[in-house]
Amino acid sequence: MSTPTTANPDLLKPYRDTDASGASLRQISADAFYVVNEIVTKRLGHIPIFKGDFHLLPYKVQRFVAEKAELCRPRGIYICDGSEHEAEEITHKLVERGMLTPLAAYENNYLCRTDPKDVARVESKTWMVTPDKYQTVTHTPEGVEPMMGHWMPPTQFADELDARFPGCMAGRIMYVIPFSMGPLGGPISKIGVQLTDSNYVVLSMRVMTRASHEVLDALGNNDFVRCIHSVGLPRPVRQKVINHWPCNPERVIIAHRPAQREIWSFGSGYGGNSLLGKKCFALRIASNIARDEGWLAEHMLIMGVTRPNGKEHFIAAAFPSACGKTNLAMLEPTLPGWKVRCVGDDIAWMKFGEDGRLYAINPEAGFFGVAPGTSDKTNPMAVATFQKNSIFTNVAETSEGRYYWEGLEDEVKDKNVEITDWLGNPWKLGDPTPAAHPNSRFCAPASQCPIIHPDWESPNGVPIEAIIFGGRRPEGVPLVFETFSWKHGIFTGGCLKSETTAAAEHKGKSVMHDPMAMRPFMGYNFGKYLEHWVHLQKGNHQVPKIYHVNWFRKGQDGKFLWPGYGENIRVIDWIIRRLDGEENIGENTAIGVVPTKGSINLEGLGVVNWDELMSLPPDYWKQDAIEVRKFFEEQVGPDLPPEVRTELDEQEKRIANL
Ligand SMILES: Nc1nc2c(ncn2[C@@H]2O[C@H](COP(=O)(O)OP(=O)(O)OP(=O)(O)O)[C@@H](O)[C@H]2O)c(=O)[nH]1
Ligand SMILES: O=C([O-])CC(=O)C(=O)O
Ligand SMILES: [Mn+2]
Repeated sequence: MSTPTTANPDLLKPYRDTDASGASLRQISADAFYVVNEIVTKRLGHIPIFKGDFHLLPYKVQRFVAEKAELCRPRGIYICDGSEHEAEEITHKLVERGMLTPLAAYENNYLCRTDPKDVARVESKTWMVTPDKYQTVTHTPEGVEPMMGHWMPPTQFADELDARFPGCMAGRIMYVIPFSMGPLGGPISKIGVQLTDSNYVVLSMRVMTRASHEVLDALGNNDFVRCIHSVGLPRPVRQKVINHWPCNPERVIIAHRPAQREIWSFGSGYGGNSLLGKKCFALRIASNIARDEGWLAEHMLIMGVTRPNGKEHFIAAAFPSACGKTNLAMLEPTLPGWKVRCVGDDIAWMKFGEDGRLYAINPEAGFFGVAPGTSDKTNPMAVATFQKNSIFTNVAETSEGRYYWEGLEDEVKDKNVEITDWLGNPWKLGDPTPAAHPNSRFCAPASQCPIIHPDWESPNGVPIEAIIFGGRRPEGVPLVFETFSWKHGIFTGGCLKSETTAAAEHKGKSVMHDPMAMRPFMGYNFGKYLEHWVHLQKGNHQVPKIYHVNWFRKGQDGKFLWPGYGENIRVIDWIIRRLDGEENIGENTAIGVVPTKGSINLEGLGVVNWDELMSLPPDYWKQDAIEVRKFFEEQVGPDLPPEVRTELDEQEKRIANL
């Protein structure tokens, strides 16, 4: 693709923080309004405003929009107000064009098929841009690629943007989406403005964030996180657009400038790449803010669990992508008398309160969940949530206007129903290819979840008593264990590994390190990140207890040893009894406190092979210890905080004695 030329060469520097005169583009005082007005008018030139009153935007937003419009050259600007009417208008247009298909069996549900080349996050093209490399990555030995964080120098970043953004919205509309992550005005909440030329993104951001006009009133003249997104296919389009889904897979770049609180995303319309409030802002940028301000931005669900005695406990849990967060967050307990309520299913922002407890908010307003495997049997609460006002991406569709994906086989009443797969081809039950893409997703408003917690929008959050780490570990790792201390818990989170899934572009199934379930979302040097966690244990802080779970251990027959889903309440029960100080239900092992035989309630479960599920095979763990040592030495090296190194040394000694 050639770079479109514009009259003013100064504009080919989209990343700059000062204008040609050297004046800062970020600091605008109210009395400088007339300057802004002049700049803005000049910059916008003849680009019309299709919707909204540009001059009612806060000055900094005006300047941001005008700047980026001048750079991207859209055919018009559309300022979103978040209203129902607006959503209807956009939806209607997309249905007319064929980009969205109404799923007639439900109320206001739509199917969207992407270009099959744009179906997941692209980790290899996601970057952090910092002046110093080691702000982003750890010091690894010569020849060892850092695994956490992906660094791009500012000079290269400038060239990459120059080669993509000028004129990239030609012939398209630039939507301006003001949004709040977290309840608007809340003490931990943060505001962003996303510019995008994708209307799918507009509709999805409405669901996933609090996108409304009030955000701008709350923002005033304060700073905000700047999000710039383009599908990267200016008109006229020279290549074929597949499924009405413009994208530019060869040229994808998702780049973050943490110091400037800025995100640039080009070439992909897919969830984690394009809904910039989610992974880019709420994890990569927010973890930087959190570090500066002394809190945590983590890839965690938040759940409230009420025991039969009426007492409620809040738990946060970090599992890598497609490893069970949404399912655990909405768990339907199989044990009588238990109640689970969902606060969040993917991201937690957590801050210690004055009372010393760790309070968590869910910065999002919707669920962007994995569709395959979601059914009335596995996750009835998610199913109830997406019966209306939801967008389904890359799922299959029945001739009755219903969604379909792997895992719904038993719920299809008419076995001869006609199905169209995610690629748009006819498909029959029993066909060898998957009907839905393995990373197909539902996007649904959290407020529709029947078990959404009444405090899910509490601006101050809910107090967390336990943090759980987990991943897909087919071998060796017991169903659950408790770590010995905050520091041992951090070390255990740092050792997290999981089998790769379809949530990103990795091919095949290999067990990869995914420390704290944050490998793809790490916003700064992983050693410093661990240090930040370690240092949170201070003063009156009541640090949560830390656990590790594994729903995915397999037996010799290759089948899961644990039934999972609603039965996971049995593990939560054990965890909560431990929180309550029950000692005789746990026994110390090399890696932590494992349930004593029979201490997990298995009543009514049928056959469960306890020994196979809970054992610590010495050979496995000795091998693992060597591998973990290598990981910390190579991947964290001199950045490893001494406290975590001590845990590594001690665990290694314990394992040697197995
Ligand atoms: N065997 C088994 N599978 C599970 C369990 N919980 C979830 N899964 C499956 O794992 C896949 C992903 O589950 P999710 O709950 O959507 O995972 P997630 O961590 O929220 O994923 P992201 O949205 O990518 O962050 C789905 O296909 C689920 O059916 C469980 O307890 N046991
Ligand atoms: O970011 C996405 O595309 C979806 C998601 O939640 C994840 O992968 O963890
Ligand atoms: Mn996720």
